[in-house]
Amino acid sequence: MAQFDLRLQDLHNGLKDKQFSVSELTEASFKRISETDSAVQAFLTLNEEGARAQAAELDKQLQAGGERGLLFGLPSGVKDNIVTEGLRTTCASQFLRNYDPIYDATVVRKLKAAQSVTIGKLNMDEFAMGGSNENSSFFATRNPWNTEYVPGGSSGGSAASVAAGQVYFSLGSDTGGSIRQPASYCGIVGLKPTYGLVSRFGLVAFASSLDQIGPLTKNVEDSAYVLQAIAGYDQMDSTSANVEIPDYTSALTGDVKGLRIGVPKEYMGQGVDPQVKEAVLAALQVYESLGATWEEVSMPHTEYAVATYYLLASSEASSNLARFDGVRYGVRAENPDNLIDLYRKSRSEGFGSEVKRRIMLGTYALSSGYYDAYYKKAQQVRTLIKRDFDQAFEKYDILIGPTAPTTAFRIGEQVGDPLTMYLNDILTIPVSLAGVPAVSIPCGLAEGMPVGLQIIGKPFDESTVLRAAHAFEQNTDHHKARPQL
Ligand SMILES: NC(=O)C[C@H](N)C(=O)O
Repeated sequence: MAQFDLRLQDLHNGLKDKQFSVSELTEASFKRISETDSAVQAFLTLNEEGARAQAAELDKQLQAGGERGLLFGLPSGVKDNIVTEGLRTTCASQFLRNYDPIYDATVVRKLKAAQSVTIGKLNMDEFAMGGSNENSSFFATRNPWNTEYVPGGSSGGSAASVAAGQVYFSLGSDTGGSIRQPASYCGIVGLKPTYGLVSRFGLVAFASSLDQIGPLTKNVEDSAYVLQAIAGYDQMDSTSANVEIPDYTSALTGDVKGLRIGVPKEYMGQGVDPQVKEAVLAALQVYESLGATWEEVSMPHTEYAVATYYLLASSEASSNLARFDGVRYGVRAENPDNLIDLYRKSRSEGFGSEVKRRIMLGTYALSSGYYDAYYKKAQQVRTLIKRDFDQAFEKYDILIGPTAPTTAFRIGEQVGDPLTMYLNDILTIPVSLAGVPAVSIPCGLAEGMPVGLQIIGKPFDESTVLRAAHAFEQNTDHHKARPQL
């Protein structure tokens, strides 16, 4: 997909100079999807009619020579837990297989305002619960680098579609790693913004104290542009932060001289694949050669993060998913004996096994006899984990480590073993619990599969995270590697 390999500015110039039209870009996206999606299976729903109408409208504006939005004409995909007016939104669940929302999420409104063309809705693990896309109740998305491998999750469709050149960029959501881990597995850039920077209004809630929407792109500059378009205060989201939004692209100076980098030793320890570690150490050398300094730091509560996350996220999920009762949304079970039976049957039929597992775990953790021992304790440990970050950021500007302990694994390899699957997020979950921003960028290949470098920043300091990521990209070629499809 040659055009989608262009830089955003070049695409904009190409449109302005009439080298191609928005409709042509849109058709190129659908063509690429028709060529590759039988192998990749990233899309759940295509917005063919809507996208073509949107493109025609934008072409008219182009002819008229009016102002162009930040993402003018760029084909994008949206994770299927972000609601789109009139466009099916299933969360990859049987429960919502016939759900057509009556409004757009704030981020979707913002994409439209920035004049991106919505190509379709992307596959994911059901209700964002999972790290491989195998928990989608429809089909498993495949990794474009090797279709025998998982793309990661839960935003696996979002990552795979960008890596496969089907769309120019996509949106995903990240609760415990769901943007960063699939970005790492698919060799692209995935940014989880600070909790509260991007509105969650219209994101189907999984764990409300953790969920954040962010961009998946092929390079850091695009990530900055998309973040610019979607960040900002929204009165429709009570957790939205009312902070000034900086100009993210102007932060991309290429200069990291004097930048102080902490490398959590717990992120480079047991269980981290030696080839992944090697790629991260090589990246640190690049930073050193650019005038940054790095040293080891200890984040002593890292080992409790996965347990803490599965108590808190599951507790919040058990509460959030109570709304799926067979009455208000989606599918309703047939021939119930009474109201309770309607709830029971609808939920039994509508949810997949991972979702049920988490609802049961969360409901247990919240039950009165166990609340103090589990939920409350987990909240206290969350504070300790957050404190690890606060302390590290007194001394360092950013933290760097791997995004995931390994590269992508084979489809089927871990489905039967939820605990192993949960451990894939061991390096992304602490960041989510602390609510700070982090990006995953490509930093090499191990046996032909991409390795992700995680760069973690201070709250609302996306600019430094992006600056550091961009500087690495400017001095290496890893982001230019493309899968053969
Ligand atoms: N949703 C996420 O951010 C990913 C994580 N693997 C989970 O299943 O909870």
